[in-house]
Amino acid sequence: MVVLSVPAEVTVILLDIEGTTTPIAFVKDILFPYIKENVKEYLQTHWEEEECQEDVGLLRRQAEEDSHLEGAVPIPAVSDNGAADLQQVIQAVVDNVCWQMSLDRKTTALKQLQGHMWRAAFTAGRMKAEFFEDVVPAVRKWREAGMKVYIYSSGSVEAQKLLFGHSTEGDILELFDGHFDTKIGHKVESESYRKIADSIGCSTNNILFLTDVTLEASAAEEADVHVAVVVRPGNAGLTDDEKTHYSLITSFGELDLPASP
Ligand SMILES: CSCCC(=O)C(=O)COP(=O)(O)O
Ligand SMILES: [Mg+2]
Repeated sequence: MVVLSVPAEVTVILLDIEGTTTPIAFVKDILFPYIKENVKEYLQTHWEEEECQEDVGLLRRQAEEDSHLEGAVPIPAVSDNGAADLQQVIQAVVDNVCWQMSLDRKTTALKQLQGHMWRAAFTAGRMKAEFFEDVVPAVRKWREAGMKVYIYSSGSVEAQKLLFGHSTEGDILELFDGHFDTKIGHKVESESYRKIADSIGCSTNNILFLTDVTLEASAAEEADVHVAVVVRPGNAGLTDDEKTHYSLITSFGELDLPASP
């Protein structure tokens, strides 16, 4: 087995979800289709609720920001015209969500609505999150060795908690010291990693970030975070340059932690 020695200064392991702890197939074949199949009914059922109106408000503001993009779908406000008009607005929200998802956009607005929609499926036990088999044993081992373990995903913190709270391995939320999402910044921006370090109360070089996406790895590296790129079945391929530049692991079990002082 190839082993990657974790630098002695690392005290925090920061984990991506999709393609790192969890197969991309689970996200693309289970989580995302659930949204596409249920978004219209969800909006019709929950429209009057404050949470739903907040989600639609965020999506509408995002749609305004996106108006210059090809294929962008605007979301009009509901006028006084009554039910027919409401159905048109709901359809616009559905089309906007489907358009964003067709581009796999990671906007906070989309991710917030998705998290709220998954709540019913996870809490009713209709959906259980999947992790690669090395994930849970490795995280337990890291914690026993004194590491702090955090999650940083584009999925909303609420969605992350649903995922780790309702998995094929049971409720494993207690294994994590905290969660970050795009509210702290996007994963391809270095500033996000500086803010995460500030929020944890450590230096960026105390963090080791594990991700499948080299744009994220590059942003973290620019902020002086240690990174390893996780190669999992179903992940996007890497170029030869990326394979040379980054430390690669295929299992969390390949990380060799520094001996405790
Ligand atoms: C609870 S995470 C759901 C997956 C998701 O929506 C997503 O965008 C995953 O992005 P990641 O940053 O974890 O690769
Ligand atoms: Mg990922």
